Amino acid sequence: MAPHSCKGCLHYIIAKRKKMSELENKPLPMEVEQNGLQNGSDPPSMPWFGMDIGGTLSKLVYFEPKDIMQGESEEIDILKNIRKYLTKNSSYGKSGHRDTHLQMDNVVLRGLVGTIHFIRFPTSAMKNFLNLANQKGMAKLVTTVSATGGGAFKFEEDFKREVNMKLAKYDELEALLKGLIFIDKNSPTECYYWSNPTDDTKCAKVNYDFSKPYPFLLVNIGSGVSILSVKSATECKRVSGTSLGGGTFLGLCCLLTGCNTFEEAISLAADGDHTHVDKLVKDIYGGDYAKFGLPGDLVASSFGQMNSRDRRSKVSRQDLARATLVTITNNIGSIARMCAMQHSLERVVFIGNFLRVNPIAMKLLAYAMDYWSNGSMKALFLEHEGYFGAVGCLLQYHDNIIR
Ligand SMILES: Nc1ncnc2c1ncn2[C@@H]1O[C@H](COP(=O)(O)OP(=O)(O)OP(=O)(O)O)[C@@H](O)[C@H]1O
Ligand SMILES: CC(C)(CO)[C@@H](O)C(=O)NCCC(=O)O
Repeated sequence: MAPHSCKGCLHYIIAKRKKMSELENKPLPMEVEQNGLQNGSDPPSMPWFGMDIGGTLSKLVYFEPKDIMQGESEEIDILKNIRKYLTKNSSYGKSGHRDTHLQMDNVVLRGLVGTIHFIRFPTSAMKNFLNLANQKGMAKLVTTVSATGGGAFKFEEDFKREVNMKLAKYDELEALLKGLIFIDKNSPTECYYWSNPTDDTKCAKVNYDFSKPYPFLLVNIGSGVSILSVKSATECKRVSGTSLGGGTFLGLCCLLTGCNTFEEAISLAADGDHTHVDKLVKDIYGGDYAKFGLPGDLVASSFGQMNSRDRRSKVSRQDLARATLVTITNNIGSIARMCAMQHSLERVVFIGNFLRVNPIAMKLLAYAMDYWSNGSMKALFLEHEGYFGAVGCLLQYHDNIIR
């Protein structure tokens, strides 16, 4: 790209920062080196997005630079319009939402200071998203979007046909780890655990220092579940997975209760009692199964009471939603614990949008990890639970592309 002298332009600002940095003999902030802008290479043109197109939800992160919109040109007008549209609204069309509570200010990306915004919409509404991208003029500015998730493959042709955008595709698990490391570094209260998870009067979120994270087990609970053993920032292996994930919870809940949204499913579950649905150890033993350390209140058989017509006639929608949530969560906890044991890992980090507005599942996981490992394993959680893949894409700049 030819050298630019326009003062509002991104290339001008970065060149100026580099010059100043040379003069002061100081390195640029770490993130500049780490995030894909090697010396001498051009940054991607604005606006900067990262996308994770999942089986249920699409996540879009948008970097809003602090000082870039000067001068007058069609390009700058469109950039301003996009910025205004994305940052002044917190909902878009019928189903797009911006998670304002997750917004990250004063982040340095490729030498620029700015804000990262977090937006999600159902993947089933991809057509509407593409229409909107056309309407807002994005297609005029953005030639290539960094994208991950299965949808980066599935919708590649639609992006090309509908909005003439190319997708630079990245592996979803690599993007996940890149995004996680970046966010944790830039957000001091990102990582936490639940203390006293079984006692509602004492239970609390407690900040956890995750500055020395390795090694750890990463459990990504999306539509399905991927489990990764992470040894370092660059050493990560998918060691297991299960198809019984967030999509299963939502699908079964809709079938069993007639609800239609995740939020509705979670709110029903909050008012339900799973013991009306499940068969407990004490329903079978009359108490604990002491010889093998199985307490009477432990679920012996998920949904095990539902073979009885009488019991079925007495359960509520709330009970069914709660039992579904407990079943799926305990199963994931159990698989995660076995993986952690097998790979000798003590810290288990749970992420993914299944944990969104879902303290019941987080507390269950916290309790299960602690109880079944006799206190040797810890369940950790991250505030930006479902957005790491999209952030990983925002950081990558056309290296490691999957073709
Ligand atoms: N508003 C929502 N709409 C639908 N599902 C939601 C919503 N909020 C949370 N969820 C839960 O999050 C899950 C999807 O999580 P996430 O976005 O992390 O995965 P994904 O990327 O869609 O799936 P995968 O990675 O398996 O392709 C859903 O299955 C559901 O359990
Ligand atoms: C297929 C993916 C990786 C898509 O994100 C995810 O939904 C998943 O890990 N599912 C579980 C597949 C399995 O290991 O049984």
